Amino acid sequence: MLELDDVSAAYDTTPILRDVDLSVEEGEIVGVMGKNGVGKTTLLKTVMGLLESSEGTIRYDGVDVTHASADERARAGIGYIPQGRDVFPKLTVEQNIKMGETIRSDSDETLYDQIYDYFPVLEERASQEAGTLSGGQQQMLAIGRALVSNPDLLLLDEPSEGIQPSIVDQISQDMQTINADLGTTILFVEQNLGVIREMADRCYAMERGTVVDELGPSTIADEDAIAEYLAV
Ligand SMILES: Nc1ncnc2c1ncn2[C@@H]1O[C@H](COP(=O)(O)OP(=O)(O)OP(=O)(O)O)[C@@H](O)[C@H]1O
Repeated sequence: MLELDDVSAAYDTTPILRDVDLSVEEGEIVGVMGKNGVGKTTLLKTVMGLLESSEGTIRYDGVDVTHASADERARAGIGYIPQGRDVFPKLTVEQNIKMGETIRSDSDETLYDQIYDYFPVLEERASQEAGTLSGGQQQMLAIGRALVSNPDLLLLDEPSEGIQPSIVDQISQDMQTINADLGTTILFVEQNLGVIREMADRCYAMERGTVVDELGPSTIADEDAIAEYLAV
């Protein structure tokens, strides 16, 4: 479904990603782990088209999207949940979700029911300003806003950041349920060992802007093996 072949990217003249090779099959939940500053967010921005790659090829659903805009990628079915959630604090919960609706024409009202089934707190607080929600609730809102555009591939940037552990567990389980129910493929980046072990079918490790290892289910289960890529 998604294939990166030798992808590099830079902020102005500062190279960040170097020769990244990575693939995600339809229906998978794939994690990318790595310490602070290795380039995880930059990777997701490059897949989303918010940062143009300087070299390499990005294919989505068999189509070369390397030079497609972020809008085009969103309309093709890629959803993005940025680090820090980026909800609109002065808009209500419902208005925030509606913002996601405009992206794709096959978004429909039944998706609201599904989102409210997954995250009942969003229905309870539908008319409340998003800025008044807790961090965990804002993360749920950001997920809901992305889901309402009916994405086929969801890019999720550090869902656990700044959220209390019990809610982190719940969100990890919710993402697995969404993956199973809706068939949404998920590529997420994380530093939280527990989230990686809970959510990922398979995982890539990044160091200094590039992918250095790929870990299957048995290695993900080995805490020491993945801690190596996360220890500060
Ligand atoms: N807009 C920017 N302009 C210039 N450099 C940037 C910009 N954003 C990030 N960087 C740099 O790019 C490198 C990779 O940052 P990135 O945010 O992708 O890492 P990360 O692995 O997601 O880290 P974190 O876990 O802290 O979010 C860092 O050295 C960072 O300082």
